[in-house]
Amino acid sequence: MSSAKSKTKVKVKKEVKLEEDEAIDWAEDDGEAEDFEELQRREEAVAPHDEDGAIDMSHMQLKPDHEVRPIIVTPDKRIFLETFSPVYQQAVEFLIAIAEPERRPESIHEYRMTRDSLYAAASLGLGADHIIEVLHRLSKTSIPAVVCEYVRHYTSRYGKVTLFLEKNRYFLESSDPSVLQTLLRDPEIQSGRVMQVEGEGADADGGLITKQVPSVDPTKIAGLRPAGQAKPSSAEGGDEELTDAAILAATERAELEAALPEDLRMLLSNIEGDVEKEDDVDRVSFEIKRSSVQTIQKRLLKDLEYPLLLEYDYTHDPSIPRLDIDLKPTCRLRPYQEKSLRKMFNHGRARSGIIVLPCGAGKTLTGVTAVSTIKRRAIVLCTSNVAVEQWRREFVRWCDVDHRVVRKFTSADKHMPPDNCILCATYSMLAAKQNRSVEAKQMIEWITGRSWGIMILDEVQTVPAKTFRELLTRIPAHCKLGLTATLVREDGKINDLRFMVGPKLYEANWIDLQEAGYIARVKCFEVWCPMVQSFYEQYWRTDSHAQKMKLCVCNPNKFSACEFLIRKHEARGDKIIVFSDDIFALHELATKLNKEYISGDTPDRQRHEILDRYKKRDDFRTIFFSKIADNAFDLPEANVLIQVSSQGGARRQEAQRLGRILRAKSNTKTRPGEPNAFFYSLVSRDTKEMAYATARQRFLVDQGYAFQVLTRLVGFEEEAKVTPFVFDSPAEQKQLLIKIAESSSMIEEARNAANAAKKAKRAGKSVVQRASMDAFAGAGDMVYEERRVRKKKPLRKLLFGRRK
Ligand SMILES: Nc1ncnc2c1ncn2[C@@H]1O[C@H](COP(=O)(O)OP(=O)(O)OP(=O)(O)O)[C@@H](O)[C@H]1O
Repeated sequence: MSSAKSKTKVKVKKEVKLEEDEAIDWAEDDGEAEDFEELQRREEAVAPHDEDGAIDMSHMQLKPDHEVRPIIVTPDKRIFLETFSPVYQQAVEFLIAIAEPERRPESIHEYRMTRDSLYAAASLGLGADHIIEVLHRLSKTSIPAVVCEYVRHYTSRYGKVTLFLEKNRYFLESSDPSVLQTLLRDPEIQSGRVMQVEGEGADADGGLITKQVPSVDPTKIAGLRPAGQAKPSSAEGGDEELTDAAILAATERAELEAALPEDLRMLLSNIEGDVEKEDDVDRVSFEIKRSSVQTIQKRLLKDLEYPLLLEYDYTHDPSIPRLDIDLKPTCRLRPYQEKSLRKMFNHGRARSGIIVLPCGAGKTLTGVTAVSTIKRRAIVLCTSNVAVEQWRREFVRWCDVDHRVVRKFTSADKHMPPDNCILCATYSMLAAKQNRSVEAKQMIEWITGRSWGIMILDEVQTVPAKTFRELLTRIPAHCKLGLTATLVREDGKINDLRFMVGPKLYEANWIDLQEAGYIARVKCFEVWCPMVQSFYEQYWRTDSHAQKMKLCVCNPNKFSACEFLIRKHEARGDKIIVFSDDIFALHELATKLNKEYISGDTPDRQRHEILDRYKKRDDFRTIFFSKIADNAFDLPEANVLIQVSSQGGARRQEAQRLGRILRAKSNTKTRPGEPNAFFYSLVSRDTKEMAYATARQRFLVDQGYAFQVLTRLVGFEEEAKVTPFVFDSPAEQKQLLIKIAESSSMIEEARNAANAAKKAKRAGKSVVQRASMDAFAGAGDMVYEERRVRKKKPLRKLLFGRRK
């Protein structure tokens, strides 16, 4: 990127080419609004430049001082950022506000501006002029006109109209009266409007209500310090001390920054420019009927291209009593937690939207702070009972709040909470419709019958699921905050969250937090384990996908690699987690290695007791988990993760598992810059697992993690000679193969039984069937139990049922 003429060739999936003689203006945008439709059309019409579908940008002129400017903006709205630039930090803050991060490898990050990302930017108060100006200053070249027009087009739409609840009445509001007048010309919106009676603030012209929105000191957000104020020193619970490496990097950056051109330095001190500029403006509004809210929201988003911003005027809401809750004075938010909350709170109002923080970065405290800022009745929805308990604990840990107010709604705790409360529950506890107890029904009626100040949606990527999505309308909440580390779904429904919850308000960068010491520095390995011959023969013989996968998972060479890694890391004094989705493999391996394991069937008390010992005792170094611990398990001590089996190519699972060892490591003896946590994914070589592993790693690779492939483990053979590994023994291997074959026939049996049960159910009969599993995998304590099998019940449950 440093030659006089840029030779950058950028691959694009969508084939786009810009001819030199195209009318698209490579010169600076002059602010004149060109016909956007025309630009779009021209852009779509252009052909690919070469057979690889790359855009030739060699005709783009570099600015003379391009070396100090960190980005390049391409005509297909992608932005490439140099991570080694002295202004990287400021640039990245700006780019995540206007574009979607796509790939973040070590040296160059790639972002893409989309309609949604620009809607989100505008919702944060970033105007087109400001965005174009900052892009221009940061860019090594001029900004393509098509990009400028794209920015103008979409930012002009979002944030113009706000939907807010005041005294439990819904209003559409704008600072621009002409926008509301335009909307009122639409018959659907007109019919959803509530006409004002005289004396309610309606002005003579058009019946719009005018009021001045007072500016609010943003530092009034609980726990937030005024921007620029020095960080407080470490206190109980706070952990603001940066690592030596981070301090060094910051010093180097400061020196480099001093050498920047004046315009860039001035701009960077105010990169979020007009975020707060809308203070003290007159706003006009009109009321809409509660029954029309959803229709209007949809109409505005899909047809009129005015997506609504949902805001909650929590400071002036007399409809919900104030909750007595404050962050403890000892609680210190981390900078990225503060930043994300600053995007959420503005002018004394709370915006609905999504905050994306890496696993282990402290989403819970971010949500807790949001609740303690709004100080109104709050509901937290999580994916598991473990998470429910964690949220309750964290509220009590970080806040001065009456403990009796923080309540759970779980199958074991259905006690009616006080009217003004913080309630933590699982999505499924609220969504399930069938076979509900009387108490559960009463509780759900109670929940849906009142307004909630804020609804926290933990692991928000689960919300678009068919069974959960209606919860968002059934539970009336003024403000919705979605939290996640992995804003991805394999079914493509992730975009539904934009209108179901709101725009993405903030997304932190995994590697940046790692560099600053807020999350662990993880080294990732993919260990290739050759298949044992007898297993490989069976692998090719069978047609059953399930059996093939079981053979890969239980490959004795993989089990031996796992045993070797456990030995090696236990000797180093590490704390190890082994994950296996396959319960059979989990049980087999843990039992043979004499280790404890926790799966979905481990009773709560036993689970807590095992976890407690693992956390506290030095001689308890390795624990095995099924997928139950994929998320929400807070195991700060764990620093090694070995993955034996996983769920196909699921990107999210891989990231969430990595999250188990991402908790910042306080007591490691490693030097700055060295890894202090290790992630091993064991893969059976030349099997389907290899493709799955690559697919699984995509999300983490896009976040900047690199997986090093290990085809052999150093010291493995020597170690085997001294103390042979359990599954190296041919007798053990044979035994294992027999068990797998038996388990496959059990799967067939279970499938047949499930089909029989389905038929019986259709015929209106109830089926109860039990089959002993003693013969299977030595699991004498497990039973195969099946009652009125439902359509998609996983085979794992069919096979193993509950422990007695
Ligand atoms: N500002 C802070 N100061 C001190 N500790 C913090 C802070 N924020 C978070 N933590 C701690 O970091 C750990 C991880 O936090 P948390 O469990 O909320 O992460 P998470 O983002 O929800 O992770 P996951 O997605 O993996 O569940 C917890 O032990 C939490 O108490």
